[in-house]
Amino acid sequence: MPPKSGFSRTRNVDYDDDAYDDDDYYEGEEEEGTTEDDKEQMRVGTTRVREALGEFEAGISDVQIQEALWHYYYDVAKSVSYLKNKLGGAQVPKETPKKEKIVSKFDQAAAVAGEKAPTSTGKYTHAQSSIVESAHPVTLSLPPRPMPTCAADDFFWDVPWGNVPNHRLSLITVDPPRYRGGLLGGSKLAALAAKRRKEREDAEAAAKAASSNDADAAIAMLDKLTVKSNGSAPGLRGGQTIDKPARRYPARKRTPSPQPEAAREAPEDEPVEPQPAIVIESPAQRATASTFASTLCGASSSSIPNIETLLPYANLKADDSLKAFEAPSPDDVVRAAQAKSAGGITPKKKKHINGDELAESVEKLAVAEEPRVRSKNLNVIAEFEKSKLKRMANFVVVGHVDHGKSTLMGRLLYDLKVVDQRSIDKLRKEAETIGKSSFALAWVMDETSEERSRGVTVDIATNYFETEETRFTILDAPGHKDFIPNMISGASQADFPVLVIDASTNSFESGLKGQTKEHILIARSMGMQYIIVAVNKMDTIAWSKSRFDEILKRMTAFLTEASFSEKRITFIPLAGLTGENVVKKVDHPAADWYTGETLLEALERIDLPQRNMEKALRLSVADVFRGDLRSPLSIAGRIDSGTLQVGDVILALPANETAVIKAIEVQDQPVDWAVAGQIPTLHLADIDPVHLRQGDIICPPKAAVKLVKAFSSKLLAFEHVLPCPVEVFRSTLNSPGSIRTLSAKLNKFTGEVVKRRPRIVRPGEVARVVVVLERELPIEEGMRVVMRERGRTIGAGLMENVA
Ligand SMILES: Nc1nc2c(ncn2[C@@H]2O[C@H](COP(=O)(O)OP(=O)(O)OP(=O)(O)O)[C@@H](O)[C@H]2O)c(=O)[nH]1
Repeated sequence: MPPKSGFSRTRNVDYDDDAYDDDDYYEGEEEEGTTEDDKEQMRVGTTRVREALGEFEAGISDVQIQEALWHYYYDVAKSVSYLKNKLGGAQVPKETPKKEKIVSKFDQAAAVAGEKAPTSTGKYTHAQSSIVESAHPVTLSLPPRPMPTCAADDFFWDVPWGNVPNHRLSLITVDPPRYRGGLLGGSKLAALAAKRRKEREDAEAAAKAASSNDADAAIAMLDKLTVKSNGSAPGLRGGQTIDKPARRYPARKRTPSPQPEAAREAPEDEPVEPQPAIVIESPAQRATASTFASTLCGASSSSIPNIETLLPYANLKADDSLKAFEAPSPDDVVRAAQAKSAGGITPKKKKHINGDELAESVEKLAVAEEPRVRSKNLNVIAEFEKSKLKRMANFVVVGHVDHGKSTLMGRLLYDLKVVDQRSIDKLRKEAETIGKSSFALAWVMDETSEERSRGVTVDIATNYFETEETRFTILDAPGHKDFIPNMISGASQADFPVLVIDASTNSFESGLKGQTKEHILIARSMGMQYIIVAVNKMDTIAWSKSRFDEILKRMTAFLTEASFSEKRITFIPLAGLTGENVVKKVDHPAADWYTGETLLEALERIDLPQRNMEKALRLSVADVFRGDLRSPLSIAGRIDSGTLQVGDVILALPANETAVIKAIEVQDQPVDWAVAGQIPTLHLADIDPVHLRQGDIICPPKAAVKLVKAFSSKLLAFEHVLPCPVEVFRSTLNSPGSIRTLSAKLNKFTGEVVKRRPRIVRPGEVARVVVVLERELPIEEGMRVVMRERGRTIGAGLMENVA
């Protein structure tokens, strides 16, 4: 990593410095191939495999053995079996004489037994049982066996089961499946079920006997068939008609379902129903709620009898009386005893802390609030004048992708000794490793691993240098069209652009169709008036004057159309890669025709816009950082107007949240104040990071920028403009919106109305338009906006007033 000349604000990006070290490591390993250890293991393994292969060994080569060992990680056994199976069989097809299969003694015996009832199919059927009950004899299907050569009966004479008389032989039979009617869970459950069934039958019989008439019996029947309603609901009484149709299913309720028989008996103090009601019971299979469930579901105490006897803790009436942990726990008792025996030192008894005490102790724990940052109430403008600071210039490097922007800036910093030789050598080595040696200088600016591996700039990279008179801030913008919003962010902080154009054949032309023009328009729409055009890669066209002139002519035409004054445009032929005409004058015979200034000279000579220090503070946030503990939240951006100092309270828009400036840094140096034109980093306090975004405006709470949803603007058209939907950018802050009305066409130089209500505005023309936004944006008179339609910049606007 080259030593930084300043801070680099590539947001929240992790630098992947170790990536190359890793590459080196693997590279080294690859070159060496197998290690000494590997070689030794291979040698020993080969010998062992050969020994183990025995007769197969002859047809197998060392290479095959070693391949097997390598594959099986030197496992000799696996390698041997693999070689035998795969190679041994194929390579050593030794014809072994077919041996007579030796018939086992069991087979011989079985054959003898089967002799008594052989089947034609060779099946041996045990059919001679005299005690067969079942009609399911087991039939063993066996392959045909050779007939025994000896008498098995004789052979097995001494085996206890060998001389079983025939009438005692039996068959293995399989019982047909028979439903036993048992209960899952064993005989105990079955017995319990039987007992219950009997009780129920007895009860029914008793009820029947007790019932005096048929109606009661019918009601009893009905009881079992109907669904019980909630007890609290108006009861359905005998003789009453049911107005509403009964629910098909019981409604789900938080109240408990019917209580167990014992529990269902009404307590004494409850009024007894005058008449036996038609109690609609739940179906028999419905489980009664457990006491625990009843307690949870909030049943009235009356419906839960004897809860105190059922629950061990149920007799504890109120929370106040719960002193379950007041007595020492068994562990405490043991610990106390141990402590006593260890010298009578008892552990401190835990103090019971109630809520108030806890709150009090938490309050005591609270970290003392950081002392508020005090403002020194400096007269910043007077301080600035006293300081005799060098003039400050911020420039954005723009141009089509790969035209050489980063390389040119790398060269500038290198030639100015901002980056040392060692760092460049390191970058060159790293670039060579991934085959991008020509990008070494570009890597001075492109620091992220993504940018380096892809060879394109993604985000704005900031660096700075100073000459005798000026302190410069470089804002290197990405050239790729996908990163235009980042380019706009860079442009919003710049005083002027350095446009880089690749002079080589076809590149200039393709750049014109690409981002060269768009970048120019964006820079112009930001209010930039001066421009330096670096005609780059002149080495590739042998410093051709005619090519340079051609580019100069075409670009001048375009730039003046974009309303850059001709005398504020500077063209410089140069080569960023070789450094010719960057800091040092070109020393090439083919470039004799050029006697103008170098890039550095042009930078030093350029006129800078006037700084509005007297006006209210306006700072465009370009970056938001999360820093360390000391400064957890910081922002950076250019001060467009006004001043600021440590201790100032600022307002962030559009969030409309205030913050306090804890500390300020300008070009990495801590300072007490900053003025218009500088790009300070502000360390903030008293604001949540969610309220700050890139593109926000920072202003004093007392002179805040208004949030507007519609405004009238002077629009410089880059394309044909009609009333149409547009994306409105104020720096990187943007909102969808639309150009509602084309109010008038204006004279480009005097601003007089040329035509009212034009139907269309042509490229290069200026018109007054009314813009309506979908989201409010902080914009005020004099601020510049960029209007883009479907990815193309169609115009630049200067805000006139709120519509
Ligand atoms: N021959 C020659 N090649 C150059 C010169 N300047 C840049 N290049 C090459 O052009 C390629 C692109 O250079 P970069 O500096 O990455 O281009 P860029 O414009 O910064 O690219 P983005 O930031 O991605 O838009 C690299 O291979 C450079 O080596 C030059 O003066 N001469």
